[in-house]
Amino acid sequence: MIAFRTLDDAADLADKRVLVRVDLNVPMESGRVTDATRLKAILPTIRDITGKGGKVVLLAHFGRPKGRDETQSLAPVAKALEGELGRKVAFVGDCVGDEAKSAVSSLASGEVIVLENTRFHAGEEKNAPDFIEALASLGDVYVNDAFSTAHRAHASTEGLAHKLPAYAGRSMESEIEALTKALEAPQRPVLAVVGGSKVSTKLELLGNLVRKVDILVIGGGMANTFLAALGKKVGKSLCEHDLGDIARDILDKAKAAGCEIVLPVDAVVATEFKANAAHRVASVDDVKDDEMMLDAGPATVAIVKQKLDGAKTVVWNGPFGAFELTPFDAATVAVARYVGDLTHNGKLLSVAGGGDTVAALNHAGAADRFSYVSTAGGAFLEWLEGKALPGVEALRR
Ligand SMILES: Nc1ncnc2c1ncn2[C@@H]1O[C@H](COP(=O)(O)OP(=O)(O)O)[C@@H](O)[C@H]1O
Ligand SMILES: O=C(OP(=O)(O)O)[C@H](O)COP(=O)(O)O
Repeated sequence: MIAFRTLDDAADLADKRVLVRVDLNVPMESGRVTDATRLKAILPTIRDITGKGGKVVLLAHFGRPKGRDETQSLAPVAKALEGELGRKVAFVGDCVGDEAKSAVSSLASGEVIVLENTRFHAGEEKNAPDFIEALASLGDVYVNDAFSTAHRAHASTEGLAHKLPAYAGRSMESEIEALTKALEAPQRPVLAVVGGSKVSTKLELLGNLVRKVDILVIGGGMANTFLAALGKKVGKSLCEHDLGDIARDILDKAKAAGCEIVLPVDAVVATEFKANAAHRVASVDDVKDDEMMLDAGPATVAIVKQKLDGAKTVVWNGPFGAFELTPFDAATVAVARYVGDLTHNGKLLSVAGGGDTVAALNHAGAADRFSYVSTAGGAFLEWLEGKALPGVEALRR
C-alpha cells in the first residue's frame, strides 16, 4: 500500500468543495505562459474530481511577491489553464476573505476556480494558524497535487493538510512513484547538475547532495557564487557574495565525501542582460568588472560532456545560463541534447526537474529523451538528498 493517502481513499466528492493545492508557478514572458508542463501535470486530478461531481478550488503561489503584487497575479495563468483543460476556469482576486468565500459558494458541482496567489498573504509562508483557518473555511476536502512545492512548509502546502481530510493528487502520486523507481538505488557513478538562479534557497542542500553523488557539476548563478568564493572576479554576474562561507564549506564537504566538483572554466560574458547582447567567451579568470557571466563557455561544455561519458545516472536541476535569452542558451541546450543522446543509446539514466529546467529541456528539444522529467526542482533535490518533504509527510497514512 502507498505510504500516503491518495484520491482513491477519498470518500464521495460529489458536491464537496475540494481545495486542491497545485503549482502554477510557471515560466512567463510578457504575460504569456511559455511552458505549460505544470499545467498539463494537474489535469488528471482536476478531471478526476470534477468527474466525481466535486467543486475544484485551486490554490497556488506565483513567484516570490512581498505582499500583493499585480505583476505576480495568477489571472493570466488561470486563463492558460482554461485553454489546457478545454473548459471554463473561473478566477477570483483573493484566496481568502469575503470575495473568495462568495466565489467558491457560487460554484456548481464539476466547476473549477483558481484563487489568487497565496503568497500575497504573509500567513502563507509563515504557515500561520489564522491563515490556515481562513483557507480551510473555503473547503470540505484538501488535495495536494503540488509535489514541486512540497518542500515548503507553508499554509497551503502543509498546514491545510492537518485541518481537512487530506489526500495526494494524481501528479503528486506519480512524481513520487517515478522518482522512487528511478533513483531509490541509482547505478553509479551518479552525476548531478545543479545550476539556475535560486542560489540562496538551494545552496545549502548541496552540502548533503555531495554525500549522495559522485560528481557535482555546478552551473548558472550557483556556479558564480562558488567562483567568487574561490576569489575569482565575477563582475556584475548573478552571485550571492555573502554566501561564500557556505560555498567554501560545501567544497570541503565534497572533498571529504569523495565527490568531484566541476565548476565552469570559461563563460559567455556580456555587459547587458538581454537577448543578442554583444558577448564574448572569457576564461573565468578574465571577467571584467562591467561584464556578467550569462552562460557556461564551450570549454566547460566539453568538460561536462566528458564527465557524462563516465556516468551511469544523471540528475539535473537548474540551467547553465540565462537560457531564455539567445545566445545564452547554448550550454544548456548542448548538455541537454548530449544527455538525451546518451540516454537514448542506453548509456545513461537521466532525471531532470524544475519549472525553468523543464522549459529549458523543451527549448532544447531534449525533454522526451530523458528517462524521467519531474515538475519539481528544489523539491526534487531535497527529496534526492533524503529530506522529508513537509507537503508529503502531511499526507502520510
Ligand atoms: N548565469 C546566469 N545569470 C542569470 N540568470 C541565470 C544564470 N544562469 C541561470 N539563470 C536563470 O536561472 C533560472 C532558473 O533557475 P531556477 O529557478 O533555480 O531553476 P528551476 O525553476 O528549474 O528550479 C532561469 O530563469 C535562468 O534565466
Ligand atoms: O518553481 C518552483 O521551484 P523550482 O524553481 O525549484 O522548480 C516551485 O514553484 C517553488 O517555488 P519557490 O522556490 O519560490 O518556493
